[in-house]
Amino acid sequence: MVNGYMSGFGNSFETEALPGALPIGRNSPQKVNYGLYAEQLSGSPFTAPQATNQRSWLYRIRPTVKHSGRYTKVEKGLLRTAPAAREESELPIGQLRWAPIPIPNTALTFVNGLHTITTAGDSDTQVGMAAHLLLVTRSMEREYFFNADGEFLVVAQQGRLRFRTEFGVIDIEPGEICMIPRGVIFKVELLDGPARAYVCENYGGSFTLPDRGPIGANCLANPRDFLTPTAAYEDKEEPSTLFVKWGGELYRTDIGQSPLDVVAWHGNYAPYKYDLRHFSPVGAISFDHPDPSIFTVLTAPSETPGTANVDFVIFPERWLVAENTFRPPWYHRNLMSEFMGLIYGVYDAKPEGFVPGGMSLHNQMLPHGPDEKAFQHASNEEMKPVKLTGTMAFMFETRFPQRVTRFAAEHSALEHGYIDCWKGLKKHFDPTSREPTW
Ligand SMILES: O=C(O)Cc1cc(O)ccc1O
Ligand SMILES: [Fe+2]
Repeated sequence: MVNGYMSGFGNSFETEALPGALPIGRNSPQKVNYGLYAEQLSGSPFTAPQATNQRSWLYRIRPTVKHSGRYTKVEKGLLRTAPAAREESELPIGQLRWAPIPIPNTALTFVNGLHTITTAGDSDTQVGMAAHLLLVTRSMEREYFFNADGEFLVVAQQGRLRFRTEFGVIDIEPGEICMIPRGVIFKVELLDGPARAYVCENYGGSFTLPDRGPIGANCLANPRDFLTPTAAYEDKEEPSTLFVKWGGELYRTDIGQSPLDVVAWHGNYAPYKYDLRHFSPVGAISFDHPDPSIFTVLTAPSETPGTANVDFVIFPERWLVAENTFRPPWYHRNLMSEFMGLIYGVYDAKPEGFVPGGMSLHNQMLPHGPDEKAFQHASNEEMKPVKLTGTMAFMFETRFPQRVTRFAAEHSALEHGYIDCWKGLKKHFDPTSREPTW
């Protein structure tokens, strides 16, 4: 246990905030200690195979049915759910990039601060994802939220966030991520001023660790570095609001107390955090640039082996040592669609223009690669070891095309000149000279 967290990925955990609150050897005794209610939260079908079966038992002050009255539909603001964005904008296809969207002065919580940039697939059929930009200027007070449409992978970019959840408390800072499973009730508080984060909403099966194959039992994201909170509960009787994202709509229900009233829990369906700086990258130590899948932190598989519903991939600090190699990403076209963000530092394929807090979208089969400056540099640099320091970029990569919302398509941060970053790439072909002379 580390400061209120338990270490391990996908473990069966158990934790209690009061001694003896957890029933021993059974889930549902006739009466639970301390007068608690027993409740199961299922993140997979009851009948899912053992390896993907996810559920937890929660011992709480009230059953969740008491944290719910009648639901009223409310304005969903800029929140969109697949396939909704499909019809939303007339933006032609193209390689897209957005400058960092400034955090406004208006009151934005985790709920109305979700600005959907892309949606992919169809949430009703539990396939695909959405990429949201989260801008937060206000802590949630007597406000709670859960999402029935998918899990939230939150990638902090600016400012620290505190997630108070049914399962306990998670704090993250830029460089860290937090995963809130589908259905888990939580609220988000600011720890030091306004915050910006990228959010992947995964409509499919839960994110899990990728198989390492021949890499073996270690490196990449190691299971012990994932942290799940220990039980912490609120016993607060005060008028409160619970927001629910369900079927692409937003609802509210008024309740008379905090729903974060879980005194003890056990199981393998729970939120977690992970520090991306603990990722141990494996890469080329001789020549050639490997596929970015070697940097997969988490993958949400689909029914087709190797074809992820969504992969979460990072580009962390690392040494580049490959000999006689064009070291940045190669020029490429991809079946999968690539949404990227920069948490901090410089991304080697786009030394200028792609800045922390910005976003880019290289959709299904649309060509992309290093900009002209990066190409020039990488084609002529001395092949000595170079360390990429102080950098952390990431990619949400999905098998589905990503549809751009009207908000993102019409925002002034969209860089209409983005494709000019490849304008200066010259023709070097010379059939009479085998050795490049440029
Ligand atoms: O397009 C990108 O910048 C992301 C990316 C990085 C890389 O090293 C290889 C392929 C790829 O799509
Ligand atoms: Fe790419």
